[in-house]
Amino acid sequence: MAHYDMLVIGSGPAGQKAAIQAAKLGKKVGLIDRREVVGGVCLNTGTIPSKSLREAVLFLSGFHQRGLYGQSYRVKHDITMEDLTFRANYVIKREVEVIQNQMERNRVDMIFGTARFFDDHCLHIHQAGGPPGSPGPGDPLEHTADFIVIAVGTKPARPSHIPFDDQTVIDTDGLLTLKRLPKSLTIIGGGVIGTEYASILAAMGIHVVLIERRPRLLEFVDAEIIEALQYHMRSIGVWPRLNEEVVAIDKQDDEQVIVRLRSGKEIPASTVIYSVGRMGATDGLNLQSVGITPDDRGRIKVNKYFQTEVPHIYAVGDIIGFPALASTSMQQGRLASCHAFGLPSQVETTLLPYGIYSIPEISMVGRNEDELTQAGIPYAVGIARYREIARGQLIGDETGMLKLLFHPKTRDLLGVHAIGEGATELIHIGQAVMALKGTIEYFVDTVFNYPTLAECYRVAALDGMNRLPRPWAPRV
Ligand SMILES: Cc1cc2nc3c(=O)[nH]c(=O)nc-3n(C[C@H](O)[C@H](O)[C@H](O)COP(=O)(O)OP(=O)(O)OC[C@H]3O[C@@H](n4cnc5c(N)ncnc54)[C@H](O)[C@@H]3O)c2cc1C
Ligand SMILES: NC(=O)c1ccc[n+]([C@@H]2O[C@H](COP(=O)([O-])OP(=O)(O)OC[C@H]3O[C@@H](n4cnc5c(N)ncnc54)[C@H](O)[C@@H]3O)[C@@H](O)[C@H]2O)c1
Repeated sequence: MAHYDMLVIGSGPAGQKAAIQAAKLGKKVGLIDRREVVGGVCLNTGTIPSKSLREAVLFLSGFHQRGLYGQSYRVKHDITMEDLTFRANYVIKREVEVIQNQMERNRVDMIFGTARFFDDHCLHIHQAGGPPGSPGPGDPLEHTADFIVIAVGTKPARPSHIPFDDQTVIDTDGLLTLKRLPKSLTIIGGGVIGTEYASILAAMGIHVVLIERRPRLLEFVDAEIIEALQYHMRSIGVWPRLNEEVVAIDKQDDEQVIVRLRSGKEIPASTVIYSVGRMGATDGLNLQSVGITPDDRGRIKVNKYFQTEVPHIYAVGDIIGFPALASTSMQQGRLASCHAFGLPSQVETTLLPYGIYSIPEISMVGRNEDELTQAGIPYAVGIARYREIARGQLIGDETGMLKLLFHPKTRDLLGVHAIGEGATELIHIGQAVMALKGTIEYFVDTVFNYPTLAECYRVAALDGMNRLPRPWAPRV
């Protein structure tokens, strides 16, 4: 048994950053994870594997070069699952080394096992299957701490009426463990994960049907960007089925599953991915013993300092719900530790960038047209298309677009929305200008490297200014 200043449950992005921040303040920290490898969903089954898969598909399928060299251009024909997972495994291995090294350097104790509250300062850690020499089941480690951080993340929702068999009907974690690539695919749930995987697999030439019960994909994204995304996804072989409700999933044999929709459609595929959201991994934590009650999706409520109902117990990352991103989880972990140990800190929460790694990728910061209209804020629009930018031609992306929304009178930048290669990087320029309360005149007056995609900002700002109606048009 040991006593710590802080014990952190979960070594995903939220837990890692909470642990490191506390250690940097000279505190004794233990970081617990039930997997025998650090990194959480982010590194092992979610962000990094899905983004590695995307990079592998784009490279091996020669996707971005097809505009120049013809639609049949491929770097490799007959791409296999091993080709795709090779890259993911390589990146994961390197990232695990980086994280483990960071923990060692900062003297964070890594403790492998499943944590469970004994009381509000004490955790039992069950190490069944843990490292050699560890106690067996029923013989847990017992550690205490002044502060405890819950960063246990989420797992895919697996309702009992869905006939999962981890071969033909799988959840989103199951994709990377498939032995063979699906011949055809039905994805149920057009959220972020469903949309990303649909476009990535279609870019490989797999026929994909994407079923979403809402009238459009990703309702929080700017309508014009989503229209463009849906158009491009269709063109690479994704068939969106929107406004549809699944009534049954019938396994025919090991080769075919039929998804039946309320509208009468019957959709056959070799594989079905069920992708309708995630549940907080709070079961088994014995939270009721300390007076914390998760909601019906297993999520924990916190205040603005990430404190739960028990002030010395914090919760961070996906377990507290929206926005449930690796990027925001890291910040929350760091901020929780700062608060616990009295280090002043603050974060700009209204300007979160969002990056969705569909093909093409999309990204945004600030408000979209619908939100500005609902808020009664007047706005003007400026657009730059990649095909008018030399860098767009060089990289063979003629469909990309950057859209600026700005106040016609003050010229304040209100939102940036992008679709196309590099969109998730490009967005940070707009984010910085917004955070520093800049106007779009900054883009007009600034020299950008040539040829770069950043030039889109200048072109879009000029486009917006030129189209301003009087009395807002620039004076000559
Ligand atoms: C397919 C997919 C793609 C994604 N892509 C992106 C993206 O591109 N960009 C982005 O920003 N975000 C992305 N996300 C979201 C991102 O992965 C999560 O926001 C992030 O992983 C959350 O971090 P976390 O630290 O809260 O939890 P997690 O990463 O979920 O880690 C939680 C850890 O807690 C451990 N744990 C759970 N219970 C216990 C217990 N009782 N005892 C001990 N350990 C426990 C688990 O083993 C796990 O290691 C993606 C998610 C998925 C699923
Ligand atoms: N690039 C990124 O930042 C990224 C990538 C992947 C995942 N994530 C994170 O992971 C989280 C989980 O993503 P997700 O896609 O699993 O969940 P989600 O909640 O974003 O999407 C679920 C989707 O399924 C739909 N749906 C629900 N029930 C349905 C049904 N019966 N039939 C058809 N459609 C149905 C919903 O309308 C919704 O659009 C997200 O909140 C996101 O923050 C982020």
